Amino acid sequence: MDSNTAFDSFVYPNFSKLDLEKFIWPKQENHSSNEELNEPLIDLEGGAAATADLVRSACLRHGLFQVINHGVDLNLINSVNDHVNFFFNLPIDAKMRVHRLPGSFWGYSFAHADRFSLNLPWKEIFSCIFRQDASDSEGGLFFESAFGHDFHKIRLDFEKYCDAMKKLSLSIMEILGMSLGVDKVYYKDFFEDGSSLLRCNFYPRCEEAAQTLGTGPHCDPTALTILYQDQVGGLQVFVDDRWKSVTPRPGALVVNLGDTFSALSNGVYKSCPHRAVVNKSMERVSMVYFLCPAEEKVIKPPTNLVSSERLRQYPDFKWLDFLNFTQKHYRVDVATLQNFTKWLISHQPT
Ligand SMILES: C=C1C[C@]23C[C@H]1CC[C@H]2[C@]1(C)CCC[C@@](C)(C(=O)O)[C@H]1[C@@H]3C(=O)O
Ligand SMILES: O=C(O)CCC(=O)C(=O)O
Ligand SMILES: [Fe+2]
Repeated sequence: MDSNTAFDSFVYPNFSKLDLEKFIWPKQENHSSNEELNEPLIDLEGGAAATADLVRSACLRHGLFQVINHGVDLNLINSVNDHVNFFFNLPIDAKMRVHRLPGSFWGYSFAHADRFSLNLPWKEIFSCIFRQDASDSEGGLFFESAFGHDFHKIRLDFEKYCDAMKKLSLSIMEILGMSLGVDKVYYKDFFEDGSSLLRCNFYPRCEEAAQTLGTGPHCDPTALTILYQDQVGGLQVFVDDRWKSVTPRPGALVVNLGDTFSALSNGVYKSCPHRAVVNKSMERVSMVYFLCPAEEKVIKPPTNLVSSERLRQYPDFKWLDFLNFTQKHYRVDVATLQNFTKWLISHQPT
């Protein structure tokens, strides 16, 4: 990768020419996939039975669908998107004031350079966690340092956005329950006391877009993801042995299942394998809401999804243990849950 051209719009502080090699990923097939995923666009006001059928077929195939009439105020989405653009366009030293500290889920980081050494993702990240038990001072200080005197209004918008996402994810949990023939409130109740993580990604344009990735291939370890993407496009799903693009649709939100929900369905539903490619001429923003269980919740499927024909696919585990695995022992990829299962079994007391 030629640093002069690749980095004309994106300069990481203290990155040497050698470091740039780390952005080159192993040769990826079909970076600029022109094949569309053709996932369902589900009208959430369209009636329970039709909605559940569409959700079921998408989740059996690849675990991703888009929703419209989702109840999240489009003005709120646009305001949060404006705040996110404002933040990413600040000078690097201003962003570094809220640099994410090791072990924390709050803050700004670029390329995960502090966590990974190889195959760095071509992105900047702004993470804000809104746990049920979040200490107010942590969030307040964070937003004050990031946004200065306007932080109250901005923080309020972020909180409203997360509340709206939580509400939407719980109603999707009802649909998922119905679609699996489980009691309508089973999963909704399970996640009522859950925690949430909001992560905003900024993908600068890249001269060498075909050699790098914005986000590498992975399944989200979390349960349910609701992603807002701007109109640039870049999200892709691996299905039928190839990468297919998720076309941005104005006003729609992208929903995908993660490993934790797949485990809760006893593997009936797919955790969605996806990645994000970057663009030679345009920068891109995505805002990603991850729904997670409460830390101590035990992940196990309801009894009616287990039978002699379909034995348990994964052992019981706690969300906190899975989360720690992804932060301390394993870089999230498409096989995180399988490798966590092996790790869990090998670390069980005999
Ligand atoms: C539990 C988590 C690990 C990641 C942050 C949360 C939710 C999703 C994960 C992640 C975003 C999936 C893509 C790869 C990753 C490394 C990233 O690009 O940030 C993942 C997060 C992480 O390990 O920090
Ligand atoms: O930005 C995107 O489209 C995908 C991001 C993603 O997959 C993630 O943050 O987990
Ligand atoms: Fe993801």
